[in-house]
Amino acid sequence: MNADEMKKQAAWAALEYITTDGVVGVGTGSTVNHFIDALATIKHRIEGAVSSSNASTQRLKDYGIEVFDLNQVNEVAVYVDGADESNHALQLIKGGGGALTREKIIAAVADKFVCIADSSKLVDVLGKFPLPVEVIPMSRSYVAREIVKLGGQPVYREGVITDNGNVILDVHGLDIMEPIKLEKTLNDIVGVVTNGLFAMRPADVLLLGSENGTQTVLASK
Ligand SMILES: O=C[C@H](O)[C@H](O)[C@H](O)COP(=O)(O)O
Repeated sequence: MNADEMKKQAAWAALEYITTDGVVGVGTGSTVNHFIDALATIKHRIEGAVSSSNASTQRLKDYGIEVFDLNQVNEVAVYVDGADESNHALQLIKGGGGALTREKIIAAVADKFVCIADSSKLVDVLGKFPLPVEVIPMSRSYVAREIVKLGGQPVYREGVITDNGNVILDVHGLDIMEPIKLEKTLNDIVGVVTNGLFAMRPADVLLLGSENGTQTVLASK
């Protein structure tokens, strides 16, 4: 079974968590694309979706699923999204696809965050995957210098503009032994919009597609 088949398996398993008829939070990426395909099969019993990217919005609309502005919505019972890495506390690195800021906003609003991924994404310590940081374009060099002071090696993701009109620095080599502390430290640099560490708001459940079926992982402290 290849990674995409494992992603698909996890994505379809997430349907089980769509138990209300309200608005579903929808993330971004190749795993979420499978989830949107799955969600389309039950679209008659949900009110619609809120989306973390223009790409997901388009895919949802192509299926005829209504996409709401988050400001029009009072409650998001469940948010389903992928990840680039997860540790066993379900703290994540996200943003490989550049959608981290909107993803973090919907994750903050949602009652339950269901993360879907293939089994390669579960790691003991976060940080092999370079940490994406979304920055206001004019602050790029300043933020990069500040990140170097923290011990990271920022690499400008050339040619990428986020849905919010910003740019991304992918940070290699950071020590992520204390994810919450690092998430706050990076957010404190002027010019940073947000960073791809989801440690203050980790996932509530991780559905991992694997050779042996989908495993449900709950956070270990
Ligand atoms: O910005 C992108 C998101 O954080 C994705 O959820 C993450 O990169 C995982 O993507 P994929 O499902 O394609 O592996």
